[in-house]
Amino acid sequence: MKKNLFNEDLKFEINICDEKKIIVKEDKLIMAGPCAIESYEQLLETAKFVKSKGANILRGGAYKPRTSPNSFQGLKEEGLEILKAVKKETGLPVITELMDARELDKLCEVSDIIQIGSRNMQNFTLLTEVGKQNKPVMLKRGISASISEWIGAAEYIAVGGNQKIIMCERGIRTYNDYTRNTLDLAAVPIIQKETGLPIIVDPSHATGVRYLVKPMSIASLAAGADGIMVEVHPDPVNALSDGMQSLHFDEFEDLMNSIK
Ligand SMILES: O=C[C@H](O)[C@H](O)COP(=O)(O)O
Ligand SMILES: C=C(OP(=O)(O)O)C(=O)O
Repeated sequence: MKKNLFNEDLKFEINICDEKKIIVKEDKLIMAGPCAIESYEQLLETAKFVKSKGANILRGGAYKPRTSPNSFQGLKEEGLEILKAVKKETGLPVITELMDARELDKLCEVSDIIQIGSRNMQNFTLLTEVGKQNKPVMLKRGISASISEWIGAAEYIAVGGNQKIIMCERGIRTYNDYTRNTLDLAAVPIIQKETGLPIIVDPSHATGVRYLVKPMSIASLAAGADGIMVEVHPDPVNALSDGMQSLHFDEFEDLMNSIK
């Protein structure tokens, strides 16, 4: 018996600029792109490539939550402009992270899905604001969040009227020292059973290690995930963030071939 706000198998559409709509729950969501938007050329090259291999949503951070204030913080508004231009050029719908409610209007003009990152999973003010929008929200699991806390965060969005929520399992912190986080795959069927919400997996942040992204993507889809979010970069070694977990183009192609 569910003890939360969600009682149906939630299905909704994501508008694509110039192509067919994605029906969330029917189509597999393949979100791919760089961790951070670094330049128009970098994003366009990546977008064209991932689209040609079957990605249906482009990811890219304009506002970056970083552990250190000395790390690259994202191109911010300029990043949103680049995202808008690349979306127009490629026809791919886009997802980007909202870190501050003051950026909501600007971000909503461009982004087809609002990403709430793990660090803000329990930022209740932010959750309440996105709950007032008529736009899909992807809610990443907090770094140390229990499943109950994560569902509670989703309810904060839903009580405002927005039930277009995609959950994203991105690994949680444990004592394991071989991966950046520990991928909790049981969360996939649990979220589906308890909420009926779609759930995707981010194997890039869950592992932090490039060679683990493919096996964990396959495992996520085998566990029933509604999609994956994968970081891809034209030159991961020189990426301004998360290079170690970003796939080279040929690795993304190999991954897509293996999940077809
Ligand atoms: O995807 C992005 C995050 O901004 C990134 O993983 C943060 O990494 P950091 O905490 O090492 O800066
Ligand atoms: C910051 C990100 O991930 P997370 O919130 O899972 O750390 C991201 O996907 O850009």
